[in-house]
Amino acid sequence: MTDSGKSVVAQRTRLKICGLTRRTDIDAAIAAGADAIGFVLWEGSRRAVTAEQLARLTNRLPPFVSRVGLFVNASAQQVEQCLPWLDVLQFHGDESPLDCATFGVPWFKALRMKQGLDLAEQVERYAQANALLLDAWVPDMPGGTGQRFDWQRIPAALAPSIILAGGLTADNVGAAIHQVGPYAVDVSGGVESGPGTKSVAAMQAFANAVRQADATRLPA
Ligand SMILES: O=C(O)c1ccccc1NCC(=O)[C@H](O)[C@H](O)COP(=O)(O)O
Repeated sequence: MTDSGKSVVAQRTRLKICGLTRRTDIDAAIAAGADAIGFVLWEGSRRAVTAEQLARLTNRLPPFVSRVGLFVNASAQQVEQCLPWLDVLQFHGDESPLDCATFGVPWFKALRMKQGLDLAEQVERYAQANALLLDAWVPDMPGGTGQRFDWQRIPAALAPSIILAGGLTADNVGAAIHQVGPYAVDVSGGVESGPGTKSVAAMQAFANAVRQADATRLPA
């Protein structure tokens, strides 16, 4: 129950599978139950795709799956050329709230949980975001690190609105869901057989672990 006495209905945990580069992997991610699929539009990533590849990869996808474009300090032109094939924008660089909001589509900001980060200040700064993604901090790696951060650093009041990322796997995502209770979980490296190459079995195992965690967390 909230302070206002309103009951808070725990929501099922949404799932984003990120860093997709092949149509076969996309189809498998959707079949596994991904609510969102992520494409890295930053050429410094081993999972990078171009706008032209994004157009081909997202051609005639089934409905009800959000297409997320990931950017790191991209120019407005670089983002705009991808908009026809995206539903949500994810920013991993030094983008200001105005930079993020300027495109008029839903967006979320990645906050890398460096020691000493003033999380409350960042939450206030990006208050207009549709969500915040909390990720590990690794020098010179804006995302996709395969590293966890201490989930206990996430304030309980913030947890139901965040997307939890960083080093998640089928083996630890259940504990993450039970400990944090995030709105969504986001995975890239933990479901790969190689850089940018997803494992169908690993995606299925990860999605099953999310459902299993919810089954033991949510009211029947
Ligand atoms: O995945 C990347 O290579 C990447 C590169 C630059 C910016 C963001 C990137 N990924 C963002 C994501 O949303 C990842 O899914 C997230 O960082 C978690 O990655 P992982 O720890 O490998 O699960």
